[in-house]
Amino acid sequence: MSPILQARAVTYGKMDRHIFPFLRRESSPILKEISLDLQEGQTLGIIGASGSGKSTLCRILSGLVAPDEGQVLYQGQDLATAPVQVRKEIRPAIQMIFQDPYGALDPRQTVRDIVGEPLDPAPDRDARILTALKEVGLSADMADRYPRAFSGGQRQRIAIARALITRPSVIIADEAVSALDVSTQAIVLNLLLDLRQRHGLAYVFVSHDLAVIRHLSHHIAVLDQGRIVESGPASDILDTPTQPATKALLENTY
Ligand SMILES: Nc1ncnc2c1ncn2[C@@H]1O[C@H](COP(=O)(O)OP(=O)(O)OP(=O)(O)O)[C@@H](O)[C@H]1O
Repeated sequence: MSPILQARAVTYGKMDRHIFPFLRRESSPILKEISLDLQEGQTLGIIGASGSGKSTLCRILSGLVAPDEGQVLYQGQDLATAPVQVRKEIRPAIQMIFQDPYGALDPRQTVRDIVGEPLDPAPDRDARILTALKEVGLSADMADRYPRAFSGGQRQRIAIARALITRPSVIIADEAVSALDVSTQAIVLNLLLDLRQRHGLAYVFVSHDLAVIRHLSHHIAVLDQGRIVESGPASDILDTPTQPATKALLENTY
Protein backbone atom coordinates (compact mmCIF):
# COMPACT_ATOMS: atom_id res chain seq x y z
CA MET A 1 0.00 0.00 0.00
CA SER A 2 1.42 3.41 -0.90
CA PRO A 3 0.77 6.42 1.31
CA ILE A 4 -1.59 9.09 0.05
CA LEU A 5 -0.04 11.85 2.18
CA GLN A 6 3.50 11.99 3.52
CA ALA A 7 5.60 14.40 5.54
CA ARG A 8 9.32 14.15 4.91
CA ALA A 9 11.66 15.77 7.47
CA VAL A 10 9.32 18.75 7.93
CA THR A 11 10.75 21.56 10.03
CA TYR A 12 8.79 24.72 10.67
CA GLY A 13 9.01 27.94 12.65
CA LYS A 14 12.77 28.29 12.98
CA MET A 15 12.84 32.05 13.40
CA ASP A 16 10.80 34.79 14.99
CA ARG A 17 10.95 36.57 11.69
CA HIS A 18 7.36 37.84 11.82
CA ILE A 19 8.01 39.84 14.93
CA PHE A 20 11.56 41.14 14.47
CA PRO A 21 12.65 40.51 10.88
CA PHE A 22 15.83 42.55 11.35
CA LEU A 23 17.02 40.49 14.32
CA ARG A 24 16.47 37.07 12.71
CA ARG A 25 16.92 35.44 16.09
CA GLU A 26 17.20 31.66 15.98
CA SER A 27 14.54 30.06 18.14
CA SER A 28 13.61 26.45 18.69
CA PRO A 29 11.43 25.29 15.78
CA ILE A 30 7.75 24.53 16.42
CA LEU A 31 8.11 21.33 14.35
CA LYS A 32 11.36 19.41 14.00
CA GLU A 33 12.06 16.90 11.24
CA ILE A 34 8.58 15.43 11.19
CA SER A 35 8.18 12.38 8.94
CA LEU A 36 4.94 10.45 8.72
CA ASP A 37 2.80 8.47 6.28
CA LEU A 38 -0.97 8.49 5.93
CA GLN A 39 -2.30 5.42 4.10
CA GLU A 40 -5.27 5.66 1.77
CA GLY A 41 -8.59 5.05 3.55
CA GLN A 42 -6.99 4.92 7.01
CA THR A 43 -6.82 7.19 10.05
CA LEU A 44 -3.63 8.52 11.57
CA GLY A 45 -4.26 9.79 15.09
CA ILE A 46 -2.00 12.55 16.37
CA ILE A 47 -1.63 13.00 20.12
CA GLY A 48 0.57 15.26 22.18
CA ALA A 49 0.49 17.66 25.11
CA SER A 50 -0.80 21.21 24.72
CA GLY A 51 1.69 23.25 22.69
CA SER A 52 3.45 20.20 21.22
CA GLY A 53 2.68 21.39 17.67
CA LYS A 54 -0.44 19.43 16.66
CA SER A 55 -2.38 22.34 15.14
CA THR A 56 0.71 23.64 13.34
CA LEU A 57 1.28 20.17 11.87
CA CYS A 58 -2.36 20.07 10.66
CA ARG A 59 -1.95 23.38 8.85
CA ILE A 60 1.24 22.16 7.18
CA LEU A 61 -0.21 18.77 6.16
CA SER A 62 -3.23 20.52 4.63
CA GLY A 63 -1.01 22.77 2.54
CA LEU A 64 -2.29 25.96 4.23
CA VAL A 65 1.25 26.66 5.45
CA ALA A 66 4.50 25.62 3.74
CA PRO A 67 7.27 24.00 5.79
CA ASP A 68 10.60 25.84 6.20
CA GLU A 69 12.42 22.62 5.42
CA GLY A 70 11.28 19.21 4.21
CA GLN A 71 8.29 18.31 2.12
CA VAL A 72 4.63 17.37 2.26
CA LEU A 73 3.75 14.97 -0.56
CA TYR A 74 0.28 14.14 -1.84
CA GLN A 75 0.44 11.00 -3.99
CA GLY A 76 4.14 11.75 -4.32
CA GLN A 77 3.67 15.38 -5.43
CA ASP A 78 5.20 18.14 -3.32
CA LEU A 79 2.42 20.53 -2.19
CA ALA A 80 4.81 23.48 -2.26
CA THR A 81 6.71 22.94 -5.50
CA ALA A 82 4.45 20.91 -7.82
CA PRO A 83 3.46 22.72 -11.02
CA VAL A 84 0.58 25.20 -10.57
CA GLN A 85 -1.87 22.97 -12.44
CA VAL A 86 -1.04 19.98 -10.20
CA ARG A 87 -1.37 22.08 -7.08
CA LYS A 88 -4.76 23.27 -8.29
CA GLU A 89 -5.85 19.65 -8.59
CA ILE A 90 -4.43 18.67 -5.20
CA ARG A 91 -6.00 21.55 -3.24
CA PRO A 92 -9.58 20.18 -3.22
CA ALA A 93 -8.31 16.69 -2.35
CA ILE A 94 -7.17 17.72 1.15
CA GLN A 95 -9.74 19.39 3.38
CA MET A 96 -9.71 20.49 7.02
CA ILE A 97 -12.28 20.45 9.82
CA PHE A 98 -11.60 22.62 12.85
CA GLN A 99 -12.54 22.40 16.49
CA ASP A 100 -14.93 25.27 16.83
CA PRO A 101 -18.20 24.70 14.99
CA TYR A 102 -19.29 28.19 16.09
CA GLY A 103 -16.26 30.17 14.99
CA ALA A 104 -15.63 28.22 11.77
CA LEU A 105 -18.88 29.21 10.07
CA ASP A 106 -19.59 32.75 8.86
CA PRO A 107 -22.81 33.79 10.66
CA ARG A 108 -23.84 36.04 7.73
CA GLN A 109 -23.79 33.23 5.17
CA THR A 110 -26.56 30.70 4.59
CA VAL A 111 -25.73 27.01 4.89
CA ARG A 112 -25.96 26.81 1.08
CA ASP A 113 -23.26 29.47 0.67
CA ILE A 114 -21.07 28.01 3.42
CA VAL A 115 -21.16 24.45 2.05
CA GLY A 116 -20.77 25.59 -1.57
CA GLU A 117 -17.90 27.96 -0.84
CA PRO A 118 -15.03 25.61 -1.86
CA LEU A 119 -16.68 24.98 -5.26
CA ASP A 120 -16.04 27.06 -8.31
CA PRO A 121 -19.24 28.21 -10.05
CA ALA A 122 -20.59 25.14 -11.83
CA PRO A 123 -23.95 24.08 -13.27
CA ASP A 124 -24.24 21.23 -10.77
CA ARG A 125 -23.29 23.39 -7.80
CA ASP A 126 -26.69 23.40 -6.14
CA ALA A 127 -27.18 19.67 -6.61
CA ARG A 128 -23.76 19.01 -5.07
CA ILE A 129 -24.56 21.20 -2.07
CA LEU A 130 -27.77 19.26 -1.43
CA THR A 131 -25.94 15.93 -1.86
CA ALA A 132 -23.26 17.00 0.63
CA LEU A 133 -25.94 18.03 3.14
CA LYS A 134 -27.69 14.69 2.71
CA GLU A 135 -24.38 12.85 3.25
CA VAL A 136 -24.10 14.39 6.71
CA GLY A 137 -27.76 13.87 7.58
CA LEU A 138 -29.04 17.40 7.00
CA SER A 139 -32.13 18.03 4.90
CA ALA A 140 -32.49 20.28 1.84
CA ASP A 141 -34.80 22.70 3.65
CA MET A 142 -31.92 23.59 5.99
CA ALA A 143 -29.88 25.07 3.13
CA ASP A 144 -31.34 28.55 3.38
CA ARG A 145 -30.95 28.93 7.12
CA TYR A 146 -28.08 30.60 8.96
CA PRO A 147 -25.64 28.87 11.35
CA ARG A 148 -27.30 30.39 14.43
CA ALA A 149 -30.34 28.17 13.79
CA PHE A 150 -28.28 25.01 14.42
CA SER A 151 -26.92 23.10 17.41
CA GLY A 152 -23.18 22.48 17.88
CA GLY A 153 -23.42 18.98 16.39
CA GLN A 154 -25.39 20.23 13.40
CA ARG A 155 -22.87 23.02 12.83
CA GLN A 156 -20.07 20.47 12.80
CA ARG A 157 -22.10 18.50 10.23
CA ILE A 158 -22.27 21.67 8.11
CA ALA A 159 -18.46 21.99 8.38
CA ILE A 160 -18.10 18.32 7.36
CA ALA A 161 -20.45 18.87 4.38
CA ARG A 162 -18.27 21.79 3.30
CA ALA A 163 -15.18 19.57 3.55
CA LEU A 164 -16.86 16.79 1.56
CA ILE A 165 -18.13 18.89 -1.30
CA THR A 166 -14.82 18.89 -3.18
CA ARG A 167 -14.79 15.05 -2.99
CA PRO A 168 -11.53 14.94 -1.02
CA SER A 169 -9.34 11.90 -0.37
CA VAL A 170 -7.90 13.29 2.86
CA ILE A 171 -9.60 15.11 5.73
CA ILE A 172 -7.53 16.70 8.45
CA ALA A 173 -9.56 17.08 11.63
CA ASP A 174 -8.07 19.25 14.36
CA GLU A 175 -9.96 18.54 17.61
CA ALA A 176 -13.09 18.24 15.45
CA VAL A 177 -15.34 16.82 18.16
CA SER A 178 -13.76 18.40 21.25
CA ALA A 179 -16.28 21.22 21.59
CA LEU A 180 -19.27 18.87 21.47
CA ASP A 181 -21.01 17.14 24.36
CA VAL A 182 -20.29 13.44 24.73
CA SER A 183 -23.41 12.05 23.04
CA THR A 184 -23.07 14.47 20.09
CA GLN A 185 -19.38 13.52 19.85
CA ALA A 186 -20.36 9.87 19.41
CA ILE A 187 -22.84 10.74 16.66
CA VAL A 188 -20.33 12.90 14.75
CA LEU A 189 -17.56 10.27 15.16
CA ASN A 190 -19.84 7.59 13.76
CA LEU A 191 -20.66 9.89 10.86
CA LEU A 192 -16.93 10.32 10.18
CA LEU A 193 -16.40 6.54 10.33
CA ASP A 194 -19.32 6.00 7.99
CA LEU A 195 -17.94 8.58 5.51
CA ARG A 196 -14.49 6.96 5.69
CA GLN A 197 -16.05 3.66 4.74
CA ARG A 198 -18.32 5.07 2.03
CA HIS A 199 -15.74 7.25 0.29
CA GLY A 200 -12.46 5.58 1.19
CA LEU A 201 -11.40 8.76 2.99
CA ALA A 202 -8.16 9.02 4.93
CA TYR A 203 -8.11 11.11 8.11
CA VAL A 204 -5.45 12.83 10.11
CA PHE A 205 -7.24 13.09 13.41
CA VAL A 206 -5.95 15.24 16.25
CA SER A 207 -7.58 14.79 19.62
CA HIS A 208 -6.67 15.10 23.27
CA ASP A 209 -9.27 12.42 23.96
CA LEU A 210 -7.52 9.05 23.84
CA ALA A 211 -10.80 7.11 23.75
CA VAL A 212 -11.71 9.00 20.58
CA ILE A 213 -8.25 8.35 19.13
CA ARG A 214 -8.46 4.63 19.93
CA HIS A 215 -11.93 4.41 18.37
CA LEU A 216 -10.82 5.92 15.03
CA SER A 217 -7.10 5.38 14.45
CA HIS A 218 -5.21 2.69 12.58
CA HIS A 219 -1.88 4.34 13.41
CA ILE A 220 -0.85 6.92 15.98
CA ALA A 221 1.99 9.44 16.08
CA VAL A 222 2.96 11.05 19.38
CA LEU A 223 4.21 14.65 19.27
CA ASP A 224 6.41 16.04 22.00
CA GLN A 225 7.89 19.54 21.73
CA GLY A 226 7.63 19.50 17.96
CA ARG A 227 9.07 16.03 17.39
CA ILE A 228 7.44 12.68 16.73
CA VAL A 229 8.77 10.62 19.61
CA GLU A 230 6.79 7.45 18.96
CA SER A 231 4.58 6.13 16.16
CA GLY A 232 3.05 2.85 15.09
CA PRO A 233 -0.15 0.79 15.09
CA ALA A 234 -2.74 2.32 17.43
CA SER A 235 -2.94 -0.64 19.80
CA ASP A 236 0.87 -0.79 20.20
CA ILE A 237 1.10 2.88 21.11
CA LEU A 238 -1.86 2.88 23.50
CA ASP A 239 -1.28 -0.53 25.12
CA THR A 240 2.51 -0.71 25.26
CA PRO A 241 3.91 2.82 25.05
CA THR A 242 7.69 3.07 25.25
CA GLN A 243 8.30 6.82 25.47
CA PRO A 244 7.91 8.98 28.60
CA ALA A 245 5.79 11.54 26.68
CA THR A 246 3.34 8.82 25.60
CA LYS A 247 3.20 7.33 29.09
CA ALA A 248 2.50 10.78 30.54
CA LEU A 249 -0.36 11.31 28.10
CA LEU A 250 -1.86 7.93 28.96
CA GLU A 251 -1.52 8.51 32.69
CA ASN A 252 -2.92 12.02 32.74
CA THR A 253 -5.38 11.84 29.88
CA TYR A 254 -4.41 15.49 29.82
N1 LIG B 1 1.65 31.93 14.87
C1 LIG B 1 2.52 31.53 15.79
N2 LIG B 1 3.62 32.29 16.08
C2 LIG B 1 4.50 31.90 17.02
N3 LIG B 1 4.38 30.77 17.73
C3 LIG B 1 3.31 29.98 17.50
C4 LIG B 1 2.33 30.31 16.52
N4 LIG B 1 1.40 29.33 16.51
C5 LIG B 1 1.77 28.43 17.43
N5 LIG B 1 2.93 28.82 18.03
C6 LIG B 1 3.67 28.09 19.08
O1 LIG B 1 3.97 26.81 18.53
C7 LIG B 1 3.82 25.80 19.51
C8 LIG B 1 2.85 24.74 19.00
O2 LIG B 1 1.53 25.29 18.92
P1 LIG B 1 0.30 24.43 18.38
O3 LIG B 1 -0.92 25.28 18.49
O4 LIG B 1 0.64 23.87 17.07
O5 LIG B 1 0.26 23.27 19.47
P2 LIG B 1 -0.91 22.26 19.85
O6 LIG B 1 -0.25 20.97 20.18
O7 LIG B 1 -1.96 22.27 18.79
O8 LIG B 1 -1.47 22.90 21.17
P3 LIG B 1 -2.95 22.84 21.81
O9 LIG B 1 -3.22 21.38 22.12
O10 LIG B 1 -2.83 23.67 23.04
O11 LIG B 1 -3.89 23.40 20.78
C9 LIG B 1 3.38 26.48 20.78
O12 LIG B 1 4.52 26.67 21.58
C10 LIG B 1 2.83 27.82 20.30
O13 LIG B 1 3.03 28.79 21.29
